[in-house]
Amino acid sequence: DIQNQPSNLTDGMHVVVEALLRNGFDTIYGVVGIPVTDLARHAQERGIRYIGFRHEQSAGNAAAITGFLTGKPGICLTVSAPGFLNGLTALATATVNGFPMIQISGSSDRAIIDLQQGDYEGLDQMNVAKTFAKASYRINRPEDIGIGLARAIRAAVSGRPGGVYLDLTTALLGSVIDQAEVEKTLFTVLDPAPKMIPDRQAVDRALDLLSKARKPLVIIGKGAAYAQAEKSIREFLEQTGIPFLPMSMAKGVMPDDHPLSAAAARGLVLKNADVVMLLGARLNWLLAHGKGQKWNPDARFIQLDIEPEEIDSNHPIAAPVVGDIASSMEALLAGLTAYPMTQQNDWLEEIDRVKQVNAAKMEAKLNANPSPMDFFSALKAIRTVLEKHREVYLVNEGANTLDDTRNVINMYSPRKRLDCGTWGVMGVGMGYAIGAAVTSGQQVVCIEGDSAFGFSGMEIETICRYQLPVTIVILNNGGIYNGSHANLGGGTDPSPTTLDAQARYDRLITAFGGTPYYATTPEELEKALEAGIASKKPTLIDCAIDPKAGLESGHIGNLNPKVVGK
Ligand SMILES: Cc1ncc(Cn2c(C)c(CCOP(=O)(O)OP(=O)(O)O)sc2=O)c(N)n1
Ligand SMILES: Nc1ncnc2c1ncn2[C@@H]1O[C@H](COP(=O)(O)OP(=O)(O)O)[C@@H](O)[C@H]1O
Ligand SMILES: [Mg+2]
Repeated sequence: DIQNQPSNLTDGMHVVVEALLRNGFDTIYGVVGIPVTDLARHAQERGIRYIGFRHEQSAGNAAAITGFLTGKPGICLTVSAPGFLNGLTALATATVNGFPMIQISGSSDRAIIDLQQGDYEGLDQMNVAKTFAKASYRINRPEDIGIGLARAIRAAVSGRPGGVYLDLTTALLGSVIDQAEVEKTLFTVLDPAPKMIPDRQAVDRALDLLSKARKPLVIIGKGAAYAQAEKSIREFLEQTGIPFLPMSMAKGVMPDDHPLSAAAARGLVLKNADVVMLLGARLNWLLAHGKGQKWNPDARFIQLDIEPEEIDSNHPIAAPVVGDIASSMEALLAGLTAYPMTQQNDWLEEIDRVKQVNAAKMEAKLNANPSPMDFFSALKAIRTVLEKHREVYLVNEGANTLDDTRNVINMYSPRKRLDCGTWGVMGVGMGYAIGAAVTSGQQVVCIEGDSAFGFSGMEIETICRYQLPVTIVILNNGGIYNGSHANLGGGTDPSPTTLDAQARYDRLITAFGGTPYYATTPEELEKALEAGIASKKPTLIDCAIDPKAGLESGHIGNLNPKVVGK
């Protein structure tokens, strides 16, 4: 029960810590200050690990990725107004990605805020957060803390997971309450993410449609990765022999070298599949909304999703299966015998042929070995190392760095590839690396574009302060997309056009006691990456990439505005 109180009284801060402990929270990521510093101290006193960041956005990203990895919401703690706002980008990104997290921020005096009388760091945070979070609550009375946290936990993890904002006013944190009284209000939330069993008829309809397909395809999304349903997904695919396409953060739910992987024949399977089963994947921009020349216009869709409103969002769904992926996969497996598949073997042979051709093209790129290095010669060296360390977490962001790494580096187990997600957000890298390292204690390797790294780069001080097992590889081509703006037609931009004019990010980490490497050849890169992983210590490798390497916006330059009629 609540300790260290002189009398039978306690205060709001201690009650919040007790409520967190009752619900099994063992870590808080944050940046403290007025009015939450003592809240963090009390948490530490009671054995909760507090990880202090340099910017709230990275603390929020660490909380979000903790939610994705564990299924329990990560906790981010910030001060009011500016600290709250800095965390909001991570809260919004978590909500779009479907990662459960709770941002707890101190807030100012309601009386002054509501009359807009100008409080210290005054902002109506609960209402501001509503636009960006899955749910937003404020707790005003100490006796409501138990229920308030319960509501935040349930909102974060039930249904489609997301980011929740929990507003704790300064008055609440300083409020005094009788210990015995408040004990009665604290409890452990029961089954906050209950199974959502799909309707039997929906399952039969899906199996019937899939069994009649000549060229079926299963697309595995990060919702399936989050659901931790990899065992039943593998069983289903191997029993039916249906090819699959993993979305970026679902790589590893099935090993990328599995014979049923159609990733290297993505264009062929999207264009020709006649029945497509979406497993926790939205038909959003990442899949061209299920329309247009990328798709077979006659394709019919099966969709497994926990969010009923996702069905028909972009394309009519012929067989919706609303429920949690784990329960839905179990139901599909149980019903399979009644629906033998009629898929033709020539479909798999057709896919294999295209996979061979595309794999050969990729190997040619990887073996070109230009000097200075380009993305592919660097990624070949990285692949050589990571093939020997398949258990590491791989954090990845950038444009060319993101798109090329996704296609070159195979993943062999689920929830190990952590990247820019649905919004394509730059700046998630260091927060994700810290969240993954703190949550798992495992080695993390970050493959970062040099511009992407810059968004959260100051957190290498955090990584060094906590001596986390994180090795950062920066594919440094001297700027955004490709360093030399001469390629972009820019005349006067001072972007470096030669390697020795490029920034040397490796030198940054020496300021904080980390290990630096500068690699100008694949051999140097391979050795540095091996050493970084072996050290299990903070390491930063600046990998010098030709400033002329890369395409603007990587593989999605086509999303830029099209000027018509000019
Ligand atoms: C928060 C934020 N700001 C800006 C962008 C725009 N952007 C930016 C700024 C990128 C950086 C690309 O440069 P890089 O050095 O990280 O990668 P490559 O040079 O390897 O392409 S990728 C991209 O979409 C973004 N996606 N997210
Ligand atoms: N446990 C779960 N069971 C079923 N669906 C889930 C579960 N968790 C998340 N989802 C759904 O998974 C989908 C994930 O889609 P998305 O983030 O677009 O994945 P990707 O970008 O990998 O295609 C969301 O529509 C979400 O509602
Ligand atoms: Mg770059």
